[in-house]
Amino acid sequence: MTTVITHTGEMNQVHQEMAAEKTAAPKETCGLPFVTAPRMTARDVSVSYEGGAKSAIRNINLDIGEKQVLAMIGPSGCGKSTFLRCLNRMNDTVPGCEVKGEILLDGHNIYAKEQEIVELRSQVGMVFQRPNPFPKSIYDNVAYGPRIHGLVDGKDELDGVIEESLRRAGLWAEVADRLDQPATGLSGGQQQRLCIARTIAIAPEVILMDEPCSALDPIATGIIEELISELKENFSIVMVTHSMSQAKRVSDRTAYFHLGDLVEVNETARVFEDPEHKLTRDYIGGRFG
Ligand SMILES: Nc1ncnc2c1ncn2[C@@H]1O[C@H](COP(=O)(O)OP(=O)(O)OP(=O)(O)O)[C@@H](O)[C@H]1O
Repeated sequence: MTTVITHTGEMNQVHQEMAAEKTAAPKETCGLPFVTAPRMTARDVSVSYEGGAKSAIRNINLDIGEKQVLAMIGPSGCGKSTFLRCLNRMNDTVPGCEVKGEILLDGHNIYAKEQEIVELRSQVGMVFQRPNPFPKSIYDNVAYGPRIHGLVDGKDELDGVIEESLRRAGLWAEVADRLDQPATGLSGGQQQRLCIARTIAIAPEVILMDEPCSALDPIATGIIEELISELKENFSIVMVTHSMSQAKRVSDRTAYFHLGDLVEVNETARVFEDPEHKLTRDYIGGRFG
């Protein structure tokens, strides 16, 4: 009797281990995590919260290509936003958050002691999930960055930067005659484009976007997606999205995260049409998430 129970227990364990092996994240990320001439590189990046008690992402190795859109997808809580926030040191402000590993921007370590945070944020801009315009005029929202970073010399130059930024964000025609009006009077989609204009006004190299369309209706979403495709002509973009169709439409590369591991990254078409890892296949096939 005892033998049978033990044997059954052993068989169960073997089956569990086999099942775990099939679904476990690979020791190395599948696909092509590295690109030639990357703008940013992440090597062995691990992040924990609560003073190390809670691991959020483990040993992430990933390149951000120049003038490309990288989409990060995966089930809720898998660490997409945590990784995104590492790229401009937003996690520095979270008490008990520890970031390990190395992240380089144009070959410079952004976690080096001498790195100025204000300078980094001007090189790596961020657009948040919910449009967050300042309670100021449309003009002053866009003028804020160039003013504090001392990027412009005089009113004429500032006016030029503001018009150019609003044009590139596809908003100029809608707001040109009311630049002195409060930004909070704009629609949600317009506010998000204003936040994008505010970000590009400081001429960053990389733009991080954390689910930039999740608070928008389908029409505003379409406008922002078109804008992202245009912006990549000048910027590198890293975007977290819960929408696989959005990742397919706008990104060049897609990274799939699962429970803190970067399981697979590759050209977007490859990830969606012929993923290497079972976890990626299951997620894009809608089997979990
Ligand atoms: N400030 C924090 N303190 C403690 N734990 C955190 C904190 N922020 C995130 N976490 C945890 O880290 C893990 C990764 O979270 P993260 O927000 O990066 O995931 P995500 O993939 O972006 O999720 P979602 O798609 O739901 O936004 C989760 O377990 C989350 O609970």
